[in-house]
Amino acid sequence: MSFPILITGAGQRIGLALAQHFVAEQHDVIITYRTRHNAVDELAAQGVTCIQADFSDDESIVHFINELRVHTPKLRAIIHNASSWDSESKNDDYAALFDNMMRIHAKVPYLINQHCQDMLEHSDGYGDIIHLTDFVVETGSAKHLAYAASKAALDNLTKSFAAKYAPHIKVNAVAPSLIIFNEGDSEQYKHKTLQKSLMGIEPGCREIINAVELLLTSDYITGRSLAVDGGRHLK
Ligand SMILES: NC(=O)C1=CN([C@@H]2O[C@H](COP(=O)(O)OP(=O)(O)OC[C@H]3O[C@@H](n4cnc5c(N)ncnc54)[C@H](OP(=O)(O)O)[C@@H]3O)[C@@H](O)[C@H]2O)C=CC1
Ligand SMILES: Nc1nc2c(c(=O)[nH]1)N=C([C@H](O)[C@@H](O)CO)CN2
Repeated sequence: MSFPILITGAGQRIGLALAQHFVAEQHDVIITYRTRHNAVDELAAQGVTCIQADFSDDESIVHFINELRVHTPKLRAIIHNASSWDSESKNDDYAALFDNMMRIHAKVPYLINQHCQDMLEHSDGYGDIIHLTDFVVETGSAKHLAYAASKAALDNLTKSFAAKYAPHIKVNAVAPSLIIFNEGDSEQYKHKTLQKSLMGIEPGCREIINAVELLLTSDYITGRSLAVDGGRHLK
């Protein structure tokens, strides 16, 4: 018997692609979504358990954890994907920005991981926790300072939880650079961004799916971050 895979923030883009992949692989899937995009209705129609969760305060995180347990006693994996790519140029309430970045990227994974260890421990093989971080964990970001700091916190939690939860639960990170552009990105921005990596492409969600599958199928990788960044570190 295989237990469900939980993916946070899977109403769109990478999280949605991950959910669709595991559904296609005949896996049980539980997602959180904030906005009920049409894609969430489609996932629900395919049997995915879709839990609405806006992680905007501590209470909502605890409420989600309690609701999760109503749906399943055990989990195969937790993929912490939910994220807000906010920046100081878009939000000059720096205190709120910092708190929001730290909450969605570090506090939500921390609390869910802390409260769900027993769900990931079972006789059906390893449990896995996968954190979606970012290339900027290595470099910082002059344009997304609070975002980068919060992703660095998540990267550090990867190491801590790997040590705390071994050997029954593996904990790893996937650190992407450009995977998919956003609607509305200008041609100028796209050109500039594509120049930042050696490969110079917008690779698409399949790269993250492949990285996640590698980590799920490994019996040995833990406490590590898998860079999926087109060689950006060498530009
Ligand atoms: N796309 C890329 O090229 C890159 C992505 N990454 C990382 O990969 C992961 C997936 O990226 P991507 O698909 O672009 O992510 P998105 O920016 O599309 O965000 C994913 C989801 O997170 C949800 N979310 C945001 N804030 C909250 C909140 N407070 N509570 C609950 N849910 C929330 C959004 O909900 P809603 O639909 O309501 O907005 C959204 O559906 C992220 O962790 C991202 O940082 C890293 C580097 C590059
Ligand atoms: N939550 C999000 N995080 C990030 C996104 C995004 O769209 N949503 N996009 C990026 C960029 O692609 C960046 O890696 C390249 O400019 C980073 N994080």
